[in-house]
Amino acid sequence: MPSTLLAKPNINYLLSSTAMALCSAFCPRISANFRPKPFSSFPSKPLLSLSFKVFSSQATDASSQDKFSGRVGFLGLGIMGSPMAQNLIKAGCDVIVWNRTKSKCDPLISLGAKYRSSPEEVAANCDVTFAMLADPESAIDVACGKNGAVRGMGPGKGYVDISTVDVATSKLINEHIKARGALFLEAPVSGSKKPAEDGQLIFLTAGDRSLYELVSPLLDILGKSRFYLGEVGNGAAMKLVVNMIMGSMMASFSEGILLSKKVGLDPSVLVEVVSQGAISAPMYSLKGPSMVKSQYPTAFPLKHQQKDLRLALGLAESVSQSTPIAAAANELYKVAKSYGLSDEDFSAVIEALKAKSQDTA
Ligand SMILES: NC(=O)C1=CN([C@@H]2O[C@H](COP(=O)(O)OP(=O)(O)OC[C@H]3O[C@@H](n4cnc5c(N)ncnc54)[C@H](OP(=O)(O)O)[C@@H]3O)[C@@H](O)[C@H]2O)C=CC1
Ligand SMILES: O=CC(=O)O
Repeated sequence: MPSTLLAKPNINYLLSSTAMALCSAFCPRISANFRPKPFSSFPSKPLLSLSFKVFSSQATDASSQDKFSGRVGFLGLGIMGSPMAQNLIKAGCDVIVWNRTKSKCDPLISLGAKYRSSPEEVAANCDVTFAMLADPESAIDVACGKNGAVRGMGPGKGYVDISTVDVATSKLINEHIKARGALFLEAPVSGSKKPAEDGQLIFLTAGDRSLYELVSPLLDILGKSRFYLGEVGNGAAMKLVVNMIMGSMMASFSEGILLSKKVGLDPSVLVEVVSQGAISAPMYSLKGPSMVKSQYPTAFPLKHQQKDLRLALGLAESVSQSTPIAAAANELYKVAKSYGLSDEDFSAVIEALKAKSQDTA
């Protein structure tokens, strides 16, 4: 670990008094009325852990927590948003949810969340509102559209957009939030469904530093590390670069699996060999065995990976950076989408290559 990174021990205790102290740190103003919950209702993260949370050099511990009441809004309850909202509720936060498809709110309401019927109403009733939406269009619509969150914002409130969007979208939402006198933080995440469930996401934040510090205790419930990257747009750009690499890696891995099989090798052995060498990656070890069996249980939908490649190519274009590998990968994901694989996991991109081989056989 570079010396500029601070390692923060994740030390918790099973005693309810300490659990209460932890919750009061995360959700300050609700602590006055907070009664310790049974241990089983706290997050599934181990309470006494040998692991360390890593914070970037730019990070500071929350210094102005008492400015917010701890009422948290959550907009967008898809694959990622649902477990994230759930973890906030389980940590004792007072959460208000909204989702376009209302039925996805029901499990969270059962856990204690309140429901409001529009993003505007959520924002109006919360101090901090998180948004986890599919793409730039939905992020703009939910924030700036009719009954959008912006209309419920005002001085003393904060909006944290966790969706993966492009720089222009993030800046646009920032402008609308700022026009209401509120604070804005972009905070896209690296990490998929399981890290979201386990509170092990990596936050790539940028925007209002004071909001970053204020919501850091909440980010620490949801994630294992957080980076503060400066001005709005830097978080979006970092996320797109990371996902551009990821999309190309998956396309290349798919080619390797298929080539190994065609030359008579066992692709399962290839996955094992890769896992032991310098090119090993958790993604390959996690997805490889099911890809070999042509199974693609959705954690990160293929349509979102293609969206991220498209946006990353736009980012590269904006600075005249050549990205031929990512451009080729993007074409492959587009083919996969045309085969109806949009809602499968992005590892299903291998199916596009299988089909291409048949075309040329
Ligand atoms: N899944 C993953 O592994 C990761 C995803 N991400 C990013 O996080 C974001 C969310 O991903 P994920 O949860 O997987 O996606 P999902 O497709 O599961 O969820 C998308 C969410 O956006 C909502 N939505 C879509 N279109 C609209 C619209 N027009 N108006 C209002 N709401 C809308 C959906 O509502 P409804 O339920 O009504 O459809 C749903 O709540 C994306 O930007 C993705 O790229 C980032 C890291 C990992
Ligand atoms: O955006 C997807 C991820 O796994 O990170």
